[in-house]
Amino acid sequence: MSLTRHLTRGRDLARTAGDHAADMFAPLSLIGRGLRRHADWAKGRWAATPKERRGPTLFLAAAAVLGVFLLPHGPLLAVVALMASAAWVGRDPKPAAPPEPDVADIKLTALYAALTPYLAGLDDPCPLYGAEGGYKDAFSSWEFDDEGRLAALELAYPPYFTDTEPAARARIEQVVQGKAGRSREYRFDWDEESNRLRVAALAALPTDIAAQPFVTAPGEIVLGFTDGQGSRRTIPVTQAGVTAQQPPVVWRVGPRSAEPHLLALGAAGYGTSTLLRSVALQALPHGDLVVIDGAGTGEHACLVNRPGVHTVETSLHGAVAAMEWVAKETERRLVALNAARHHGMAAPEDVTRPLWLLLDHPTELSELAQAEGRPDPQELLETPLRHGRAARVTVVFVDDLEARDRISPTVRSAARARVVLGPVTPETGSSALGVPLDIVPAAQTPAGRGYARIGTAAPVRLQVPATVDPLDDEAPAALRDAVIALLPHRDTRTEAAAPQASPKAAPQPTAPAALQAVPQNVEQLVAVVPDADEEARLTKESPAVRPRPVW
Ligand SMILES: Nc1ncnc2c1ncn2[C@@H]1O[C@H](COP(=O)(O)OP(=O)(O)OP(=O)(O)O)[C@@H](O)[C@H]1O
Repeated sequence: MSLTRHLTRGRDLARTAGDHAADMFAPLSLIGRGLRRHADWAKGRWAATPKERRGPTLFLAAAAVLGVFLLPHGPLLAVVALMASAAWVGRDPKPAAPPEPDVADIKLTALYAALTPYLAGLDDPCPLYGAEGGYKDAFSSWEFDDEGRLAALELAYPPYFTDTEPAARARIEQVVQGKAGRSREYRFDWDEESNRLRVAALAALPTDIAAQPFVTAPGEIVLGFTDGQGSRRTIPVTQAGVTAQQPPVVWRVGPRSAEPHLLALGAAGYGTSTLLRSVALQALPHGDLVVIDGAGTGEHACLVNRPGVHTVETSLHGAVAAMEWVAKETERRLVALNAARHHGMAAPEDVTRPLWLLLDHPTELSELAQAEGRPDPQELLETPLRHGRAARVTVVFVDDLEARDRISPTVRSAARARVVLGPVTPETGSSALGVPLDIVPAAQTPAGRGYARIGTAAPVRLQVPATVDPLDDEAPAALRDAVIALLPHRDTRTEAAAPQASPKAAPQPTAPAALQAVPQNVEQLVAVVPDADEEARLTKESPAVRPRPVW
């Protein structure tokens, strides 16, 4: 007999013996399983019985056992009954618990199903997306965060999908955001060459950075803060009482800047005036301001009579006069600069000192002018916008998103630093920034949240520092005090405004004695200013910010 046959026979014998043993011990294992289930049941009942009822229950059980013991043949009958019941209960092996559903599996399947109507091809013989397919056919990688939310996804789409059309892209982005959660922002990176889409959920930007002196070089304005991807540097900021490093969105102004003017649009109430105030506070230590408050809400009243602030205008008449002056001042500076260059001399200080024209909701003045049959004040911006870079004149134009069609083409073409605040749609985002936005905003947008695009760079996320109106009673006192601490005062000013640069008769604001002391908080601010100039009373109740008669 060969070795193989011996082995085969041995295996058959072992199998037969195993089968016999299983048959023999089957009743025992059946009863054992039943007894185990009885024990589990008893344990469960005991655990579920309230503590105060456990004593009586134990007593009753002991009495029953004693009763059975005392019965004739009682113990035998009890054992037989227990075995029979155990055999009955243990007759079926315990059904295996259904496996826990995989959350990732469910979510990705749902997303795949939702994308299928948009990405399936009817005539495609082997479609990436189809009723028969699964998400693993199209999704190459995915990541979920600790809370089980989709954090990153890479998917392939068919070559016939019109990925160059913004509307087609927007549909896909909407579906992905809908399935992955609308409470977060998502970046969509369309790789048109390889028909792949990478989706990344973006962490929320901090909203607790208040106005404060930022560590920047002269000529740099911090528009706000972004994420690590949006900025190549970080600056120290005080945030919630501690110093943290945050990546800023920096806008460089001045003669070497390729983006010398800013156009910021925003949904109503989302912080365009706040952004303007933040820019003003950063510009004031190094330059002079002319502020036009087109909406006339008095939101920039805190700047009235500050050193370096030529005027804060709220009326059409005053605004036109101020803008005319800025246009003439730009021309004067250009002539002086040319003369200095011609003679090989350094330019005088009064033509190199930065001058800022800050316009808040100027399209409202345009409408007013149109109603009165007067020329659009925006026409007066032509010279500062076209020649401002050389003349160190910077224009900041902030307005409502709804008013974007009333903004003149000159402003649109010259203001190459762009900001959009508030909830944006693909259409409004692209119209405000000049390029389609590859980020889909979250459903809820806090005030001051938006996107910035400096020149031809890609748009970045932006959170404007909380720079509240110090005269807004509803704003938190700490935020108002932070703004007051940044407002300049005559005694803290290091550089005096150049007398030649001031408009007609150079009427510098005459600060009252009360203003010589630096107000430390809101109460002091409100208390000191009205005495100085009854017309420029800084309260919300009488918001008319009367300009000083400088023209
Ligand atoms: N970055 C921010 N952080 C915190 N709060 C902000 C921020 N920006 C704006 N706010 C708050 O939102 C409200 C509206 O701000 P703001 O007046 O600047 O908006 P707006 O766009 O100019 O509004 P409107 O178009 O109505 O004039 C204010 O109460 C302001 O304090």
